[in-house]
Amino acid sequence: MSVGDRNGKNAADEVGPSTKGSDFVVVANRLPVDLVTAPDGGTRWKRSPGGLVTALEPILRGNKGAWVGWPGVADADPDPLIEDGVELHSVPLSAAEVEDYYEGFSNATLWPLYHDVIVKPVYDRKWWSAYVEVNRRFAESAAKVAAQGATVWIQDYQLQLVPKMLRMLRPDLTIGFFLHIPFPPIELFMQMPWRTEIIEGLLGADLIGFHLPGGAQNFLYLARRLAGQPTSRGSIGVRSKLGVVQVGFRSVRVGAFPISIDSGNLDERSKLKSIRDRAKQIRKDLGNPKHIMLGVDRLDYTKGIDVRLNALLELLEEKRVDPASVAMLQLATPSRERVDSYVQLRSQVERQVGRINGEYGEMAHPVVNYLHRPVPRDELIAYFVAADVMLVTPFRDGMNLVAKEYVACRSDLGGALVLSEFTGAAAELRQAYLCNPHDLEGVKDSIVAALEQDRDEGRKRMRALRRQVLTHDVERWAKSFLAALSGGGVAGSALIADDEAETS
Ligand SMILES: O=P(O)(O)OC[C@H]1O[C@H](O[C@H]2O[C@H](CO)[C@@H](O)[C@H](O)[C@H]2O)[C@H](O)[C@@H](O)[C@@H]1O
Ligand SMILES: Nc1ccn([C@@H]2O[C@H](COP(=O)(O)OP(=O)(O)O)[C@@H](O)[C@H]2O)c(=O)n1
Repeated sequence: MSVGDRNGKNAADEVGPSTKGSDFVVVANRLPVDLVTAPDGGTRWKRSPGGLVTALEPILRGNKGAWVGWPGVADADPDPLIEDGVELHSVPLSAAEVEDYYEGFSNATLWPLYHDVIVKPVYDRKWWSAYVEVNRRFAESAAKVAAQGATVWIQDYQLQLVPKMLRMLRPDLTIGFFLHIPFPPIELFMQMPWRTEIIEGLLGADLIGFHLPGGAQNFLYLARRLAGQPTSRGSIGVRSKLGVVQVGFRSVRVGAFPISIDSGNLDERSKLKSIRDRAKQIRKDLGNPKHIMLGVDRLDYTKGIDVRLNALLELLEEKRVDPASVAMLQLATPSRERVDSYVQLRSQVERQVGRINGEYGEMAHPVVNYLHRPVPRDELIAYFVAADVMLVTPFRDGMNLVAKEYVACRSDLGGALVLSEFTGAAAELRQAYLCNPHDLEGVKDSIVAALEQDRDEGRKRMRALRRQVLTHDVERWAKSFLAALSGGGVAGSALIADDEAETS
């Protein structure tokens, strides 16, 4: 999706959206582009942050469908517009809704609850009401945009009530839902005061997708226990064996579809001379250190940025790492900046960076180079190409596309990936230097192992990682989900009800 400097209203005037409706509709909290206000007061569109947009962008481009989402700022209601053949339909949110539905229920209740309660979720009844109301608005908008018998693919935790609401408005539609973040352990999900409403909301879909079989399995259990529906027995496979929940006459299928990236495209771009030259320049600008370490994240407490900085500090203190031989680059895209826990995290990370540089940096050569701003795509690829060690240390992450992007950019078979076991990506990237982010000594050992890896060992690992990432790209993810949604896939075995399940 191109993200030029075009003004939203002008772009909308170029071509009107189709009147008969779209056959393929994505519904996500955000549009793939955010409306931003330029210093001259005009507006322009800018690519939205995060992995969801990275993943869906190539699919929508290929399908010429429609995308329903929030334009990213309060009270903005731009006309529909067409970008790269994709119709973009805005769902406006008022300032109060941004506070209660997006910052509140989505990102201070659901986000921490689904990420292992790393910070304490807030259960606020006003936020829940806003969540219900905004989900209803998304459902109504999707119902208007979708053609008769269309396929509608709803994305993520912000919109878990939309499947049921949309089915009530438009029973003719085929409805898929995909959760991009982890689905939590049963004991944690049970904290949610509106747990039954959420499970029932999701059960409005024909297919519910998760990254990992574990999340799908948790959901099946809760569908039995909270919604009282019989479900299939037996394990769920990766793209291979679906579970079933029987909701009246409807069979709702449940499966695991690990998301990925446009790996071929990244592989190609990373080989461009301009990118290679830029990577060399980055190394030079950093003072030609022996090792460049890289972190690339939204500034989010789930990502474990603090863990890797703590690990680095201790390694420097223990003289296991020489400050003259390493440079760390930490990109931290601003995210959810008005939510308390994000405000606190920013202070904490910036304190840690200051401490490391204060104690171990030299004039004009800090140990940690920290950028709190988005970075252009090609610049990011050059960082991946330049980095000797990529640090991905989340406490919990649905997938983590950054880990896959790094691997896709290393056609030279150089570099090493330090990867938290608590990311979805770790289930596939087994040849990374896996670590437990709660075990600081373990993280330190993994970093040292990656820094000191033997060249041949590194090439062997990177070759295996690349085989996985290049053969399992985002197109495969989308195709496998959409094939299952349109009726493919292997169903689980006999259905069981809750009381049987407890004893089986
Ligand atoms: O829209 P924001 O509040 O700015 O947040 C950005 C996105 O973050 C999350 O991304 C997740 O999706 C990735 C792709 O599946 C996955 O790799 C990652 O582990 C998840 O954290 C969120 O799920 C999106 O809805 C947000 O748009
Ligand atoms: N400074 C940054 C950080 C991340 N990103 C991109 O944002 C996406 C992050 O996806 P992810 O799955 O790792 O994590 P979330 O931010 O979606 O939780 C990746 O495609 C990154 O390349 C970026 O473009 N610039």
